[in-house]
Amino acid sequence: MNAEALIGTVLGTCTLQKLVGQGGMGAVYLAQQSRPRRQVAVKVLLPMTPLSPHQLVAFLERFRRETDAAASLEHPNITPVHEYGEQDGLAYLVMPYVSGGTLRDELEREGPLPLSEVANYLEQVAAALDFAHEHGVIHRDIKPANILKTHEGRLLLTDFGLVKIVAADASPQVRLTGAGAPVGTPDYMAPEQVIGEEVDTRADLYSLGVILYQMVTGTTPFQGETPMQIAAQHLQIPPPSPQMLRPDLPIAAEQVILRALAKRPSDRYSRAEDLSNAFRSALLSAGIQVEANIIQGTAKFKAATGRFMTPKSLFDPNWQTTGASTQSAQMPAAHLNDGALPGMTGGMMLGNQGQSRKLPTAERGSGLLSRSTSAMQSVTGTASALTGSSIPTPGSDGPRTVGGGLLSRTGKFPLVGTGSTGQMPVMPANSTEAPAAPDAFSPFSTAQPASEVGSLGIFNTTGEMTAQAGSNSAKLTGPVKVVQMPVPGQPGRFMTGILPVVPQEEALGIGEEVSLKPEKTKSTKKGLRPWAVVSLVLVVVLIIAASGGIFWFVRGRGQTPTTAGQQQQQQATTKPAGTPDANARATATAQANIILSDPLDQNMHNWLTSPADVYAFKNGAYHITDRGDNGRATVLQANPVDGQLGYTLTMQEVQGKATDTNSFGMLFRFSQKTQNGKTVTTFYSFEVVNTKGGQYQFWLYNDADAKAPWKKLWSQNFGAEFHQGQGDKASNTFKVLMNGNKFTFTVNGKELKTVQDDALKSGQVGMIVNQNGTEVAFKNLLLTRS
Ligand SMILES: Nc1ncnc2c1ncn2[C@@H]1O[C@H](COP(=O)(O)OP(=O)(O)OP(=O)(O)O)[C@@H](O)[C@H]1O
Repeated sequence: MNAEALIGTVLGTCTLQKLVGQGGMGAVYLAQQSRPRRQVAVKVLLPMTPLSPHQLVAFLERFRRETDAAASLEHPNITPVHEYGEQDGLAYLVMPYVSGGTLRDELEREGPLPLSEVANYLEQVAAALDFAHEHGVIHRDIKPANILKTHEGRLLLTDFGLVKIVAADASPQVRLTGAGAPVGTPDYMAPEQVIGEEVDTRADLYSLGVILYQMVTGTTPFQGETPMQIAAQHLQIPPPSPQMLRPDLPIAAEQVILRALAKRPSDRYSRAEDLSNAFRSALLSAGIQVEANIIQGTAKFKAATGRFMTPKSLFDPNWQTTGASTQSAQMPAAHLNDGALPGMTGGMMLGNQGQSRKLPTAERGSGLLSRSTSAMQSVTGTASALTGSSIPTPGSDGPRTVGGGLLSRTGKFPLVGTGSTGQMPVMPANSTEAPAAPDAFSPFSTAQPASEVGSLGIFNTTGEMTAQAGSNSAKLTGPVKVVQMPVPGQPGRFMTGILPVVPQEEALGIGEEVSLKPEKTKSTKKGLRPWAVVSLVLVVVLIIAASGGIFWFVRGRGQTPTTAGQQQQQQATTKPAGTPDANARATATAQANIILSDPLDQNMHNWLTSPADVYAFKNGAYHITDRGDNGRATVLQANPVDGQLGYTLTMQEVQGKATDTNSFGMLFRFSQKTQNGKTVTTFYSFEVVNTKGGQYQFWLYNDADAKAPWKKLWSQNFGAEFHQGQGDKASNTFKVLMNGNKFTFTVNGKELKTVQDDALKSGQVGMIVNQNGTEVAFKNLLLTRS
């Protein structure tokens, strides 16, 4: 339907005057109502798909039923429905015209909001939701675009039940990818909605959790190029730590957000008020001022207001005689606010490094972060700008002068680039298939102890994967992995999920055996030691990671239950030590301090993938191959982690000559600063020279000293703990525990040495490979608190 064409149309008592906006479910018009005379907003609903006469009847029946329920909701934070009706097959609703825009507009404009404001908004929307739920109405499409804002700052939840009316005939797949704008943006969709399961109030609470996440961080938790990519992440991947994106967010508040975003509905808050109260308490206990009048705003509204309006149906036999009472009870938008809310104070920008630098256009990623809001873009631009300003990019000449960039120990500059290709980990970019679950593996029905699923791992299966139109179930019509993963905050409990197999991986050779032939040649040539370092970009993603049969899972730091409910839940799952649950719980506890886990089997963290013959995900690992003795390196695109940090990484040389320049290892405390107009790059590296009788080496790099940027801090010959050479048996897991100025090095579980150095206090982690032709497979990157 051409929405503009309806201008001038008279629907009931309203003449459509101007198109205000159009979404996936309909168009909104500014309209003049004749009885009572006033300006209103009229929403004309549009079914997702063309309807047969029979479907039209069902659609209108749904419309009456759902709108009747929604219109009966009278709450200060719910947009009233003045009237609704149907005419010439068009179903429409009449609402107050609210001129303050939507929360989406505000978030786009402001980015992250002040925390006290977040608490205030959360409380208002929570009050509306609980009220609706208590009256048996589920919203199903909670998102900032459906939260109107009055000029005085009052939030009004709108569009109750519309998704059910408009998209009932459409499968989740059609809803997300069908003709026209998608209905039910996946950004805010609960996992159970993603796969088309029947939803209850807890789906709304999840969506509220996503809004909370966005108000706090400026971005929704999951980004992707297609709706399916985002949907799949809701299903599978824990949200990135909000605290990493918003450093002033108290950990307890992060815990609240993460609980709201639990994949399994039973792990979420059961009432929105519990969520808003927990969030407010977390702020207050961290000393963050949440003004009483703000917090009490909704209660004040509640007390001060009676019936806002009397929603009447055109099908209501009393309609014609109740116009006067309806009119008197209707409240124009401007009256919907009692002025209790303060004005906006503006957004908070994240990321403080290099904000003034500009990211070269060619390096700006368009994938993972392309949907980001301002805060994210700010950080992305900032981080990549560092590279753009000081480090050469692949295929470019790059800086060639001392002080302008990174200098190898042999005087050569490395080839570097940014990891801004934006590849998505879960679904192919052009996928239109819905993530789906086989009947036997409902993603939310399983709570098995580890022993019952054997080792945690991936169960490959094949089949068909598609969503079934008009049904709540889905069938597999493509290859998927059925995965078991621990439930955050629920030690010993696991859920089953579906992870589509990524065709791109197949193209890259998934399942192929890595040829790991021991290299016998030994060269004594003193070689080049070039280095490379990439940008730092803010994307810390807490991921469920699967590799080598081990599942890592990531949670916010500190797993202390933050609410009585959580404590009870934990107590409820407590079993005597030695039981499978206890063992699983012990494992979970050990992992509780995980800050970030990346199995490096897929590009979850926007790692560099260009040039493809240098940086590539294949065979379940991230491969870096040095070409032309340039040395290659990359750093994790994440905020530096302050305080004690354990960095663990598994490395396996795939090919390379056994010379003393054949080295690879870990970078840490990498940073760049501008000093006297020059960019100074600093970092530590812990490397191995992978030769027979080779060495571990610990280096400090600081190119402020142009003549001697490299300083060796420690070296030690391999012991029996090191698996020298190449191949499956030459896989080594290194750990560096950074505690202030102390660095403790552990290889394959054997602690080697603690070395002290005061030079660098913080920075990024990464990995490096040196020597032409050396290819190293990196796996299982893990950042922990200890
Ligand atoms: N009662 C209202 N008063 C004033 N403007 C409104 C009102 N309701 C909606 N709008 C405006 O109309 C725009 C379109 O709303 P609509 O609900 O059709 O789409 P949406 O919410 O953006 O997307 P979707 O349909 O997918 O939910 C909104 O973004 C909002 O700016």
